[in-house]
Amino acid sequence: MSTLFDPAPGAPREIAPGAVHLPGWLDLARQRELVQACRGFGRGPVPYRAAALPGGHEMSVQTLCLGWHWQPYRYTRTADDVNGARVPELPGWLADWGRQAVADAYGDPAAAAGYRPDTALINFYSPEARMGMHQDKDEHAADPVVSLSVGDDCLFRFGNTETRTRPYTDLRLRSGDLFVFGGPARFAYHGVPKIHPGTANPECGLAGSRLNLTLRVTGMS
Ligand SMILES: O=C(O)CCC(=O)C(=O)O
Ligand SMILES: [Fe+2]
Repeated sequence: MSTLFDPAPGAPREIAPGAVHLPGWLDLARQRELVQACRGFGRGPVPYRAAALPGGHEMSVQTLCLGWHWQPYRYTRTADDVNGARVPELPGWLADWGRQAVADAYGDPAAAAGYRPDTALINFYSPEARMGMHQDKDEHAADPVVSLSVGDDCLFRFGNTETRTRPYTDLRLRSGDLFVFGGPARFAYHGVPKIHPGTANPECGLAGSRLNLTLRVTGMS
């Protein structure tokens, strides 16, 4: 049963063709489950780290990868910019969540059945952390990206495939929200200009930060 503190999921909203926001897709129990799992992944073999950009600046988010290790701007099996260890496999339950997410976002269970994510990027945002406008384009496949958020709300900016500037849509991603972008939106620029500190329901299992996990298909073997 949903309560004031665990509201029923909101109606899906199409932000752009192929980009769908499903508010409250994860209930509080699942949010806690995800937080716990992500804490566990951080115990190794590869820890969370701020990835270094080619210019030398470090990203403000702390990132850990499953399945394939991402560093700006490529995927490898081993975390060569961290400790050289091989990253763990993507757990089957996360791939299952991904298939369900695609089914719910597009209302097309048959298409979703073929969704086989093979990597997850997990980002922890402190209150000051941000992510500049970028495309997720290091994958060699055009399957949708599935994004799950837990913890503090953020301002999420979803733009277009041509430029990192307008036109874009600003929306608030809250704890438990799902955002899926595929089809014509798959290579749209997007970013996180702001975290809203202290907005999380403590029952989500995360206080003082925001967790975002994206599932992707790398198209690599
Ligand atoms: O934190 C988010 O909501 C977006 C994360 C993202 O764009 C990425 O990891 O590539
Ligand atoms: Fe991204």
